Amino acid sequence: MTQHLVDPHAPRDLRAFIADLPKAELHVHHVGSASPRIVSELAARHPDSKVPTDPEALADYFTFTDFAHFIDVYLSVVDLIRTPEDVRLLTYEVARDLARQRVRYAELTITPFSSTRRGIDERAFMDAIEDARKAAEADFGTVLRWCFDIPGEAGLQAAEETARLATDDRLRPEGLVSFGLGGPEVGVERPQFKPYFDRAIAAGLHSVPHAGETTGPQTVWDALTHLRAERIGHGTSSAQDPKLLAHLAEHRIPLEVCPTSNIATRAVRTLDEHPIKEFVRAGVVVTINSDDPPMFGTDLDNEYAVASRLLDLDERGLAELAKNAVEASFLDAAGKARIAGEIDTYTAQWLSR
Ligand SMILES: O=C(O)c1cccc(C(=O)CC[C@H]2O[C@@H](n3cnc4c(=O)[nH]cnc43)[C@H](O)[C@@H]2O)c1
Ligand SMILES: [Zn+2]
Repeated sequence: MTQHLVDPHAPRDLRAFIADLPKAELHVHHVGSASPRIVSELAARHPDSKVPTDPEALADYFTFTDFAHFIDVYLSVVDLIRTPEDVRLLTYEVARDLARQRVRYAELTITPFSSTRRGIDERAFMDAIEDARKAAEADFGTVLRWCFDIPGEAGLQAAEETARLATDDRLRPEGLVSFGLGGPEVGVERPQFKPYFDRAIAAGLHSVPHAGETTGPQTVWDALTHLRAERIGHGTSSAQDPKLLAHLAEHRIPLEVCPTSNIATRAVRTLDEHPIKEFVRAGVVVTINSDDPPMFGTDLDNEYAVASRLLDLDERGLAELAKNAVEASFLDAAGKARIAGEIDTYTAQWLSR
């Protein structure tokens, strides 16, 4: 049974500070953010699915023995997203959940290949996410942008399809800012995807592949050298290579750290063993993210509480973490200044109480 991985050690008043702290999230997956309510509702529409409809049973279903098991469960939820209406509902409700946590800006990772290969029309898919993005900004004030990622295990056919959807001006959505690579890393060498990342970068997109989540530091090096990564998804194994840590710090290449995700997928054994402290000690820019929050029994607020404990942060330290994410984002300069200003104003008011 996946208990909500609330970190009981974080002081209660810091949790209150975190709850209303304006935040940006850079590493959070579209389908992976489907709330238990949404998943249950979609599962009820599709009785053929093995995904439970009962929230209690769903919590057990979201308990993973290893990363491969996580991907199997993840794909069973992907199978529930069958129509453009499902896509729009999911996207708008994910935005609602982000807004509830004072997430003012999020770069949501979407895997369009997984939906188009399951029969959703590509134009209808793009219209659905864009409709939801504009409605969410109007209704919740939360700004969404998209990262399109290649499910690497699906191979070069998936890479070609994802690069086409991301670079064809007749299809690419207005909110698209970056291009990624997700799924299992073992046996999915990063260099083979260079041509697709080159096309995406030439089309003005930023490179943000997962790397070093379930494989060693060489995968991170490959993401940097072959895929020209501007940020690294997870990068957990970077802590095994002091030269890599020094490179990340010197070139200010941020890591999208997802602490609870790494525990839930068994990539890291315990939170106290998570290398986030090593990253900070080496001067690497760290951003805090939830990855697939309902699946991992967490949310972004809880990830900030975990970070406050592991890094021994007070309100000012947490505000700096939040500003790291704003600065590492691909939002325009005016948007960055606005959210950074909100963080500073909120923190000053909190400390002056
Ligand atoms: O869609 C398919 O048909 C398909 C076929 C083979 C393999 C895949 C995938 O591997 C999809 C993986 C899916 O998982 C997403 N994701 C969510 N969280 C994470 C994470 O922490 N690490 C890596 N991948 C993650 C990813 O965005 C892919 O969409 C699909
Ligand atoms: Zn991820």
